[in-house]
Amino acid sequence: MNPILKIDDVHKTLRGLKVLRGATLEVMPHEVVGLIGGSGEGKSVLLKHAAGLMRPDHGHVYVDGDDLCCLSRRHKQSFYDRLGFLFQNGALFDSLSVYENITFPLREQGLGEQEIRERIRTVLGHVGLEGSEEKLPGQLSGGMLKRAALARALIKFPEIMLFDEPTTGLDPLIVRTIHNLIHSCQRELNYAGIIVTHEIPAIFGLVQKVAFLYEGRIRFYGTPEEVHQTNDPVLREFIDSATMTEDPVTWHGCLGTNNGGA
Ligand SMILES: Nc1ncnc2c1ncn2[C@@H]1O[C@H](COP(=O)(O)OP(=O)(O)OP(=O)(O)O)[C@@H](O)[C@H]1O
Repeated sequence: MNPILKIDDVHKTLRGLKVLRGATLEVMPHEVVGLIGGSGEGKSVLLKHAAGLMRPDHGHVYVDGDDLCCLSRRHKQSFYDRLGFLFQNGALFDSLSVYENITFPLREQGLGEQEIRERIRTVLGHVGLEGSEEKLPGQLSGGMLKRAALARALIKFPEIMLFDEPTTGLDPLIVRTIHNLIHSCQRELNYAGIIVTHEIPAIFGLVQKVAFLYEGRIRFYGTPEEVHQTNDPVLREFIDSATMTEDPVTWHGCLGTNNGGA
């Protein structure tokens, strides 16, 4: 099987800082990759390349084998129709209701009102926000805002989902709820994707693969089990410091919940 998304030897310098230095990562259809790494290592920058929001200085991003930077306008639009992006801050429009925010991407696609209504009912059901359609973002709690942003990212029934720290700033209970939602939506919609996160080890229960970004490259790529068993001292130290407060039961609980997701 060929990757749905391939980041190939991507280099990117921003304001003189070499952020990406040959990053390579493949995402297979229906597989979700957890992208981990230290703060400032370039995880969000890598995700923006995957979304076509940043162009590599060198290297390529391929979607179904097509180089993203060489797509015609029409093909780029059809790539965006297949893509859902959950931004770190949710990026909802303050003056638009939940309904208007979520349906925004569909209106750009020109779907009819009946289909829009059916889709919003499905997606609001997935994220548990039924009945909040008329509220403004300012009337929602942090967890509800994330759910609304997730609903907006899912409304096009994307084949590829990119999540940039979907649970940052939320309390542990809501983090678990959002993780469960991401997991159940993935099982339902079967998308492939990348989740940038600091939630270790919780992320290992959500993803099929883990990629560790270090010094501008993917230093490790493997299953959550392989992370657990790694002998790489740098990854080991990173994981150990991130899980210092977690007991081994939690670790094994996380590995146990990862059942393929696809
Ligand atoms: N648009 C930009 N212009 C200039 N520098 C940028 C830009 N975006 C990111 N950077 C820089 O690139 C580096 C990597 O940033 P990035 O946000 O990708 O890190 P990260 O791994 O996602 O970090 P964190 O986990 O803390 O969110 C940082 O030094 C950041 O300041």
